[in-house]
Amino acid sequence: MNTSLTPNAAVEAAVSSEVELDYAASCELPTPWATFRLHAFVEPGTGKEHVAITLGDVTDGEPVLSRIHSECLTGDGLFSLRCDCGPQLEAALKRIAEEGRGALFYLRQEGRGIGLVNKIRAYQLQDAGADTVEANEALGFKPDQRNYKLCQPMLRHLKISTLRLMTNNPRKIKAMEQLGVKVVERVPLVITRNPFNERYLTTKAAKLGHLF
Ligand SMILES: Nc1nc2c(ncn2[C@@H]2O[C@H](COP(=O)(O)OP(=O)(O)OP(=O)(O)O)[C@@H](O)[C@H]2O)c(=O)[nH]1
Ligand SMILES: [Zn+2]
Repeated sequence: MNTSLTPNAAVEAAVSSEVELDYAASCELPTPWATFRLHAFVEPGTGKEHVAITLGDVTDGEPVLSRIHSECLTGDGLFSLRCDCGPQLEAALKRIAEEGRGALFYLRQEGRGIGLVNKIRAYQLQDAGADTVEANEALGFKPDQRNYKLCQPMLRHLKISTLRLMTNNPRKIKAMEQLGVKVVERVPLVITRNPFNERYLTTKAAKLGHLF
């Protein structure tokens, strides 16, 4: 996690053209729903670590039920109700387990690419009235700084070329298509609203184009 990320450095990271990732190791990942396979990758330049989680044979050329998930420590690990990340992560893994086959890419792009500390700064601004987009912009960041090119070396390593993608974000589908990865189906991943995520979800639909 890069806590010293400055706005300019983050913009440069987001537009960099080639992303290199070295495959490091794989192991079993037992969960309440299935025993998955966990694959570790490292960005050689920065040492940043990313993982993919697979189940079943994903190398047979058939479309793979997939989730491209962006790191959210608060939602994925700390039970935050401010966003839909934790329930989406769980729902995606459960769905892959039900089908017996699929892949989840867990990208370490915390806070839509601005890092954990900056996301907490953005939340502080949101506590004072800003929405999720306004808060990023007030800190000098774009509303979304993620770079999905990270998926390319992972997909190549896992021999996956066609996806059924679990997402509400049409920009993820576009990004995959730009990488030459076919998305044959969008599988919605809609999570229950609560008083804490209501405004967040509404802003995502209005300003970031998410489909709910
Ligand atoms: N900067 C910032 N990042 C946030 C905020 N809330 C959640 N995130 C991050 O947003 C990322 C998840 O993105 P979302 O916009 O919720 O969803 P998505 O990945 O675009 O779309 P889906 O595939 O439908 O989940 C994670 O990296 C979270 O840490 C926020 O208010 N500000
Ligand atoms: Zn989240």
